[in-house]
Amino acid sequence: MTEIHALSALDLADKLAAGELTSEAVTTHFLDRIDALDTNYNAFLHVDRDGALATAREIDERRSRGETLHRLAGVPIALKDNLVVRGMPTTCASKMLEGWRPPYDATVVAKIKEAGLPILGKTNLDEFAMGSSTENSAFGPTKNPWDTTRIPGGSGGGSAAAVAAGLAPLALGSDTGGSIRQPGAVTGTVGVKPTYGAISRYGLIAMASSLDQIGPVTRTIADAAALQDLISGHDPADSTSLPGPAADLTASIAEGPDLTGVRIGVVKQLGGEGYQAGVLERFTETVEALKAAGATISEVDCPNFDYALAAYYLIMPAEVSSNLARFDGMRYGLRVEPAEGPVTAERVMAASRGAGFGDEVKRRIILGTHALSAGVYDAYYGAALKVRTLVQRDLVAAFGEVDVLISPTAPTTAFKFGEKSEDLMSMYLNDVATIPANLAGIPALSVPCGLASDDQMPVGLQVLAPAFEDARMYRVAAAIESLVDAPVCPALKEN
Ligand SMILES: NC(=O)C[C@H](N)C(=O)O
Repeated sequence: MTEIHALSALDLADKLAAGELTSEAVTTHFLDRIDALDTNYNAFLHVDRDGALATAREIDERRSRGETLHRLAGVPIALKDNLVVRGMPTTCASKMLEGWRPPYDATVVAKIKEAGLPILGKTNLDEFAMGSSTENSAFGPTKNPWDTTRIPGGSGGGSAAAVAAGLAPLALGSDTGGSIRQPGAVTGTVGVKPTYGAISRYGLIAMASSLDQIGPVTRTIADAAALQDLISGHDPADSTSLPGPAADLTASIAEGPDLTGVRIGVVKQLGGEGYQAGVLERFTETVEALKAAGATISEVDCPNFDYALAAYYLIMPAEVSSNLARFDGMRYGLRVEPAEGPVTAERVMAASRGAGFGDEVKRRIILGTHALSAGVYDAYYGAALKVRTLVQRDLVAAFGEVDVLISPTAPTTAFKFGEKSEDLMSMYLNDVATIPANLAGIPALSVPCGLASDDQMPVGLQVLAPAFEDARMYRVAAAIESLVDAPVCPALKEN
């Protein structure tokens, strides 16, 4: 039999349903694997052996009593450490929240508990989800299981590395500017940012609320669809949650991967200069395969995408500066009193924030505070909002011509540690292809499309669809998955 950790989540689910495996055995397998291998990767910040095994045993017992369970019941999952789980440490990879145990569950967590998925633990990220390499974690970087001298992407590098290395069959991430898709691309996993509002953000520690979205990290498109089906749906606790029932994504991909007559647009602005040759080669080859499979391919112009990154680096920090104001050393999290002088609220706040936040978080708070200040507000934040509208209009026009858009997910494969940490612009540019979807609120995902010819590291292909058309995006991605030889991470073969 294929090793448990190399099976997809749905294969595991089928074996649990058929009585070939117990959740206790599966969960123990993953926990033991984390114990044995995660010293190499640092994908997990917290492992909840007792909690995960308690859920697993409960599910096994309920199954043995003949109860009807959720399809994914008993299949373990890992959660990015910016999702709150009642009583479980939640740090956002920041010293600011070290030791904090939330008093409530995020809506997605409540759904996961209700469905009976054992929660293995919390995964590493760039501090407060700010970064593209997981190098900004206060608890050390996560390493890419394909090559531990390289980054696993970010901010959700921990979830992506855990799934790539078979330390968890499923994980959740959050995507503000690419934090699910870019780690997916560079670790050879599937990463999905659903339509804004499709998944409740209640209990996701906010980075930039108009951009943040929770989504699945998996090794197959079908697993991602099943997980998105589980966590989506209206939630009155999130004012931006979409009304009405969510589409059944699992059913929509079951129709089969047929590309005949599907109009696919290649975004002109996302490719070419600044993109690694080995990435472009793999992307172009996949486009040819799509054409051969019956899709109509055309180039689509999205001229305002050229300004998306600049707009993001005003809108996102502006929202960050507001959202992170709650970490004031008074209410929860780290409290540092000034070494000398009076202990006033302002001085405690300054000392706590100075000690608790890392450089990148401070940089963004300062940038955002400036962008929102009187005198420059219109020139910076106001202008960025206008660009956001123009990006949305580009997409409306594009989706008038084609059904989906595609691009490389990231301009490069996983880079080496330290390679971009001194050159912020090149770090930020790694999100150049993923940011437009967040600005527009549309769904986008990354599906593996092979290894780059120049460094043999995984390449991701991004599929973008109109808002609310997550099902269409999944159908096309399932077709791409069936055309491409999925790269298997060597770490997955390790026992
Ligand atoms: N949360 C994200 O999507 C992170 C993105 N790479 C950023 O640094 O803003």
